[in-house]
Amino acid sequence: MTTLSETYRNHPITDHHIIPLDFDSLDEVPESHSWPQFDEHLNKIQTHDLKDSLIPVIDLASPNARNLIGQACETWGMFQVINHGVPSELVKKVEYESRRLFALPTHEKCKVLRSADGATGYGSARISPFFDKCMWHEGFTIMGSCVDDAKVLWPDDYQAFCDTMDAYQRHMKLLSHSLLLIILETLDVTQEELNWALSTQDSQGALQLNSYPRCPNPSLAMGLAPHTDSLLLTLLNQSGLSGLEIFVEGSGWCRVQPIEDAFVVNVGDLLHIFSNAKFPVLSHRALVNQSKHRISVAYFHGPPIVSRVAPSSRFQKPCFRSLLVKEYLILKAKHFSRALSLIRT
Ligand SMILES: O=C(O)CCC(=O)C(=O)O
Ligand SMILES: [Fe+2]
Repeated sequence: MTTLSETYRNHPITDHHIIPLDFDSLDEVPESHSWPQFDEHLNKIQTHDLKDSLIPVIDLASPNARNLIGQACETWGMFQVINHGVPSELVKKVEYESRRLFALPTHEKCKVLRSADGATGYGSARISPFFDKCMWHEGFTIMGSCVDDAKVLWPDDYQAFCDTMDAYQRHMKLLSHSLLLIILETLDVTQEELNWALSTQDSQGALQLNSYPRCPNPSLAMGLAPHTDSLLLTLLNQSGLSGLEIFVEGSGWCRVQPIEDAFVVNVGDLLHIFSNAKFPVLSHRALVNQSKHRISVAYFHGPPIVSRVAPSSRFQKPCFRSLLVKEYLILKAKHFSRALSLIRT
């Protein structure tokens, strides 16, 4: 087992958790997608006096970027980055191609349905089995080449989709590397540890296209339920429409407003472990919209799956035990939000 796909292959989820609804055909939110309004726990939808979050916006070209990134990781585990060098035409093309995919009729999209033990293709969120209610969401996951699926969807017109997604993954990988390097330098880690986190060979990346169709009653629906991302770092493009919210202790759910040409960068579980919890990992969710179909594009970046993850050796009192990256992903696939507490020392 050496890849993310293989890890998921060994942890199948049931078929009924994979097939999204034909959302456009609905004029009300069905019971299956109607979330409790006053749940005591994190799943509550109602956001009275929703605040905008104060997570910092960092200009990567500014001389102070490094300090600001280090501070943002410690304070929030999240920041937005501008002037990152990814061409905005490419980002727009990714949104255009994603919309082209999700606009296909359901029976077409289901031709590339992710299998129960698969990692890539069309389907509901992987976290679906952990919730009683279904999400107002459909997704498409890409790891490397997406040519097989794209040929099924558009036998005579798949090239633009593939070229766009390939180019975007290359840019995301480079940007993730530069950001990780900056972040790890602020932690003062050893060269060996830097090599681990930055190894381009066998590093894992996954591109997740998220679609949140228009919803007749957004106050009942959940786009993507609260979760933390599992790998080291996530780079998210909100395509200009708000929906992303973070859970801030003492404040509750706060919206992360989209900023033109910015990526939201957040610490994932593996970086939280490596930083010995110095960098928090934020629970986040996505809500939906009554009049607009929202697209978001997440790139998840991780180290080689067969490598070990543990708190950096610079921490004298590690608060997590060491384990293989793939072992952690298996724990997460089985226990979801309890995975981190299961490896606490
Ligand atoms: O759509 C969003 O804003 C959030 C997406 C997300 O959290 C994810 O794909 O892991
Ligand atoms: Fe996420």
